[in-house]
Amino acid sequence: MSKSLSWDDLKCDIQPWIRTAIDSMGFETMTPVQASTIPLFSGNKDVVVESVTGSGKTIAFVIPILERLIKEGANSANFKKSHFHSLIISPTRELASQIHNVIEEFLKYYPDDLYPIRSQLLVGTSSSSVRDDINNFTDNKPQILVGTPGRLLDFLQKTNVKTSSCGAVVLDEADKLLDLNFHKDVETILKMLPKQRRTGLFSATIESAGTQIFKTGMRNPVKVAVKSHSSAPSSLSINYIVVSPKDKLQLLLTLLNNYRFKKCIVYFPTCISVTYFYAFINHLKEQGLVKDDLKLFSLHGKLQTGSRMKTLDSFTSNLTDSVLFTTDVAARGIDIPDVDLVIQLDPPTDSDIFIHRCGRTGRANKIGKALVFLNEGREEDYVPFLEVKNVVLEEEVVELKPVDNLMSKFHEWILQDRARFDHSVRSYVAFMKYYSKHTASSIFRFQTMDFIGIAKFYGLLRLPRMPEITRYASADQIPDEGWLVSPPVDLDNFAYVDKQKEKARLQELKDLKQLNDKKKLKSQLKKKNMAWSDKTLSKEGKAERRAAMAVKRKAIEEKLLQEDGESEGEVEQDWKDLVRQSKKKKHNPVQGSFDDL
Ligand SMILES: Nc1ncnc2c1ncn2[C@@H]1O[C@H](COP(=O)(O)OP(=O)(O)OP(=O)(O)O)[C@@H](O)[C@H]1O
Repeated sequence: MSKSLSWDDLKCDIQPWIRTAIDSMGFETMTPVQASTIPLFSGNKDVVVESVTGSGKTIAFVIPILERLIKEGANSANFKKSHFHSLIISPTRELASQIHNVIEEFLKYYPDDLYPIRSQLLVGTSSSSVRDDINNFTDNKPQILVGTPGRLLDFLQKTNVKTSSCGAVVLDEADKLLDLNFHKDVETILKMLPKQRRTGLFSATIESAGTQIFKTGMRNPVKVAVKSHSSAPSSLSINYIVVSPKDKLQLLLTLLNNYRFKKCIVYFPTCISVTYFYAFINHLKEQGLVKDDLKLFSLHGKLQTGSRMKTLDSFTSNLTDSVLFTTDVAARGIDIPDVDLVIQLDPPTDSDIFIHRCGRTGRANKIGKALVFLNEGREEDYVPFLEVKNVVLEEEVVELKPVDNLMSKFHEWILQDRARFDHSVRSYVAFMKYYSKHTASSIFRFQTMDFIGIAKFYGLLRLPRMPEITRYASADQIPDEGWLVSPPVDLDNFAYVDKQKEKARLQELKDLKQLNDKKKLKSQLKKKNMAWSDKTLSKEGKAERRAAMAVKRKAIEEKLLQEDGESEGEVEQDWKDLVRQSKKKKHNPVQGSFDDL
């Protein structure tokens, strides 16, 4: 018989005001993860909790935090000055803010006549400094701190903050917090806390944290794994659509215009691609080519915190159909109850993120649908790959309802402002970098990517001059001088709308023209990426390089002979190894020559 999920049957007592809060929020029954975790974490146990997305993990740690705080007397006037009781760490500002809001929601039901319980949000923003945080902390005396690792660390290292009374710490999205990006800060924070504290780790994909979880200082933790046969909730259906890369934009527009949804999240691979496509699709909307009542939002990690929070709030509260264009900054934890469609233009570089992205819909037993586009060719292998991870995808066939002359509309729009041309190239190059980072590299093979099809999806006018393209795309695919439009664009007369930028560009152009020295011209062209290729210069360059290599080789050979007195054959072997190694290094796809994401 299945365990009762009535709150009355919870295996521990909870404060009456917390029960009132639960009832007022309309949570009629517990979710399985709450039923299992609340008694353990409110008691004396450390917990490692894994349960599918949208299954109510937040409340499964918020209630125990509040219970412990009261039990340990942190809600009393005697609680020591400059101390706090609980710490909740989250990987993103949005998620930290969301958790803080949940705590605040509970605290609305806390009796007024008792010593107040307060929580403080600690995330990096341009509008408030760590000093401001310290002032708030000193003035308001919060017992609960919620924040992101970097800001929390800065805060906790200040002498005005005492960590020795901390009784509980939660790592939400723990596998993320223990990965390479965060683990140093997180471990430093954990080391600052008393050993006697309770620790809770929560995630839908905690297994990925592996042995890292032992570095969190837990004592005999209890593992709570609430999993069905699938790694995704049963209310969520996940489908894939096989598409040729050049048709991806048409497919996205077909879905946005014809699919029924209330709120949709579209995941793009990089920040720059969010900015770029958000601008273009808004332009199409102005032209009447995207549903009129559809409201578009954009959110990524390079925007200021204030604007990120505002966007998320507006998207959440918007009453008409809406779409959020975003990156993985909004992949984990974000809880927007009305999201009923998630679209991934490309699978994420890590399959755990796939589960988190899909999990923005189909939450708390609501029906949701997640769609992922797979480039035709070898990406279909992602389906059986995910099956091994208990994620089952069904194919969906969507008939394109093409926007007429979309490509020429795209190009016309880009040609209105050179800044858009820059964005198109940067988005494309950033995508290359992204693609080369796929952990499932046998499926997402950089070498076999459809470089031209993807360039068309990004609306490129001309292929950027990248060694990776010449190396991996077959020569007959690459159009003359890399141009994807005919006739080619006169780049010298392609202006920025921004007056300052244009002035600077014209000046640069003038300076460039004045450079008569061949060598200077050559390096300048390389840097500016002005020409697809300058065959004469490159031939000469090659000959020069070959001569220089011959001299170098001779010098190395002579040196090795002198030093070791070895036979010529062995020296030649050494030399060949050196060359092989350097070739190997050169052939690593996508090296650091790209703009950062
Ligand atoms: N007992 C409950 N009954 C009904 N709804 C609930 C209950 N507990 C939580 N919820 C709702 O379920 C939704 C998802 O909860 P929450 O964000 O905590 O999920 P999660 O497990 O942390 O998901 P993720 O892994 O994506 O972070 C929220 O909107 C929350 O209000």
